[in-house]
Amino acid sequence: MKLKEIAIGYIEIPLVTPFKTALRTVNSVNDLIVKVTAEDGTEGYGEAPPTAVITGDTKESIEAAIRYYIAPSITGMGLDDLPSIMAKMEKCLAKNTTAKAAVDIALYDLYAKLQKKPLFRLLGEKDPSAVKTELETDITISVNDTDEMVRDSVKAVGEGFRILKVKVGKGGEKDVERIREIRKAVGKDVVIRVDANQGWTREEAVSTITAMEDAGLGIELVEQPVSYHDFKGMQYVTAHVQTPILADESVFSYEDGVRVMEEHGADLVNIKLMKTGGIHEAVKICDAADRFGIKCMIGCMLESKVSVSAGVHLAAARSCVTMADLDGPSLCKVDPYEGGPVYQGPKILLSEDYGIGITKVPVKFERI
Ligand SMILES: C[C@H](N)C(=O)N[C@@H](CCC(=O)O)C(=O)O
Ligand SMILES: [Mg+2]
Repeated sequence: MKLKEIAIGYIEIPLVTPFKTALRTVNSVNDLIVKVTAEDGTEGYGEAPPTAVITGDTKESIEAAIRYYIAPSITGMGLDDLPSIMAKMEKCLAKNTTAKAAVDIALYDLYAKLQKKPLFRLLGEKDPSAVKTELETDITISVNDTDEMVRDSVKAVGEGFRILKVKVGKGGEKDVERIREIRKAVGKDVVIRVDANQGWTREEAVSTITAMEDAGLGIELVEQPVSYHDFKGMQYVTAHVQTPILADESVFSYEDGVRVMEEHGADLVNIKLMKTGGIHEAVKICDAADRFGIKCMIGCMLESKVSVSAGVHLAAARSCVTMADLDGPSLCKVDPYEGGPVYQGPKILLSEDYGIGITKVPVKFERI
């Protein structure tokens, strides 16, 4: 069965509240959607969020990468040999991981549908006993004034969330105050993970995290304390604090992941499909994590349910994945799609539907 055609379209979904990190503020999801179609008419879907401050990928660059490089390279290839398609896609242009991820996800969705299997069963075939059918996601608390963050945290806990991913990285001392007040308001049973999105220097990171430790704030982990290219800084922070450090922006590829694991650039790794260029590379990082005995998070950018569903399937399939930051759909005001994993507050339930499970995507597609 051959890949007959690739089509693209756009979706815009407003957010419940503005999403604010140390790197950016966004009010809506504005993503490109990819549809791939097999010769027999079976379709697969993928999604590309332009997260320029992290991946370097813009709406324009994603569309150009798919239209002028990826689609002409892989259309017409045999769908029974996914690794060959992925190798061709990898070779047709460097970087552009978001465009590659959207096409990779659509192809895995299509492939699993042709195999008549849910994607998580397919990805979990190496160790079916480790496969999960339910996950728990955290929810992001945007970085704002302390009072607003406390209100947002209390609201999230009231909605049933038990794990908060609190955005910081906007002034070390202020960050300690933010976490202190949130902890006071939500009590000791709520898990608090902190994401600095590269907002601290290495010295500031160590003093801020140490202050949180000394104050007994019970932080589960700190994500990406320093700049993505400051590998020595990541090693320094990891070695000088008790709290586990999670590498996010420092790990895009398999090679990045192995370097962090081998050279102790962090204790944990956040795998995101938009950084790896899709599932095929993410699986390799999971294999490395199994070898090194490192636990991973599957995270997402600010994305909606098409690509986040692919992250859900991967998280469910692999035992090294013990943390899910797959809250994109929870941050959106509406869910415009049909099908896919079911979100019930923090719970994500997988079904036996084929592929990633998304059945309806309300987008006007242009065949390219
Ligand atoms: C949405 C998710 N919880 C998240 O915080 N993801 C990123 C930031 C992504 C973005 O800016 O779109 C992260 O840093 O973990
Ligand atoms: Mg992060």
